[in-house]
Amino acid sequence: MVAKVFIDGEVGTTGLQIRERLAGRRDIEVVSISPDKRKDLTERKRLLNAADVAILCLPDDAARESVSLIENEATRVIDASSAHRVADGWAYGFAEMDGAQAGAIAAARLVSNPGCWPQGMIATLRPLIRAGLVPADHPVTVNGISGYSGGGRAMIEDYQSKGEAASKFMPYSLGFNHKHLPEMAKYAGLAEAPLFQPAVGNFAQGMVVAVPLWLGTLPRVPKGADLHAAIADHYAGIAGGFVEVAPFEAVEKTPELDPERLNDTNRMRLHVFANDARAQAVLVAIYDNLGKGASGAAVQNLNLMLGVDAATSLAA
Ligand SMILES: NC(=O)C1=CN([C@@H]2O[C@H](COP(=O)(O)OP(=O)(O)OC[C@H]3O[C@@H](n4cnc5c(N)ncnc54)[C@H](OP(=O)(O)O)[C@@H]3O)[C@@H](O)[C@H]2O)C=CC1
Ligand SMILES: CC(=O)N[C@@H](CCC(=O)OP(=O)(O)O)C(=O)O
Repeated sequence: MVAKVFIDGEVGTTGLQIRERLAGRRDIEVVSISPDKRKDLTERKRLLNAADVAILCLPDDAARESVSLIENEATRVIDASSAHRVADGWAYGFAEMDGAQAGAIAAARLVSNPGCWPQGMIATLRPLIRAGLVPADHPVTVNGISGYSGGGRAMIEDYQSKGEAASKFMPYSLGFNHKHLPEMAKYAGLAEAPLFQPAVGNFAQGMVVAVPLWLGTLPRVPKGADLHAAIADHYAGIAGGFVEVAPFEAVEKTPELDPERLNDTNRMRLHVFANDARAQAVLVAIYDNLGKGASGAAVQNLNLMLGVDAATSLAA
């Protein structure tokens, strides 16, 4: 069977990349909206209801509107926006977060694609909380840097118009109320939202997310190797996943942590750095905000929902 896929918001940053990733797929027909009608409610409603899977690559309000337009109960939805990330009735589209999550996504009608920042934080911290190494009420800090495509078309145009004059490193969300906080707390398994302080850099795509930990404030004061073992064990148990764990090396020498390293892939690479004598560690995730952080994850989830085998989904 050829699945009909409609990407609402197909000319935006995320939508375009999904289209590119689906090009050449013979099991999928991407149904396009005519450019002059891409914000026309009647036409969007028609295409949403005619789709086997609708992928929403829209601002939050427009994504909510799309969902309200769907009357066909056979239409399944992947929402790339942050409108439904912690909503009841939606499966969270981070397939590697638990052994059962890929199955939950495969069976779901409504899937919320994860936020780009939350995925790296959840990927590193959740296994430690589940293993009891970090308590759920631990005060957590998250920081990192993202390419400017994370801000969508408007931020891309802004950075590209400034060129070399654009800020190389611009901290933001300094009111500490980023829209990702509820999602981070819920899926990492934290009782309270973390202190999240991101930055954007003058490069198009790719990101590094870091979670520093004072090991002396944790129960039983774990060693860096204990943190690494818990994270590595978790991902070793996830078949067909796209999250990999770098070997643990408690060394002074810093490896190359280039945010652009995994661009144009759906991979995420996790590192644990530690100095046991100082009882300090940092968990790091590297991935493409438009890959595993958005479009790659959306295609991975689409493959799961369509029951496409792991070999094909590896091309996500
Ligand atoms: N960029 C990223 O790294 C990530 C993005 N996301 C999320 O994915 C969603 C899309 O983001 P992104 O692709 O970056 O954003 P863009 O701004 O690049 O694209 C959004 C697209 O939606 C269109 N649009 C806006 N309103 C409507 C409407 N009412 N009906 C139809 N189309 C509409 C826009 O058109 P126009 O420009 O003409 O208004 C634009 O083409 C957002 O919710 C974002 O938060 C999630 C993870 C990462
Ligand atoms: C660099 C930048 O501005 N990034 C965006 C997040 C990217 C994104 O679109 O977030 P979602 O995954 O939740 O949709 C931000 O911090 O708001």
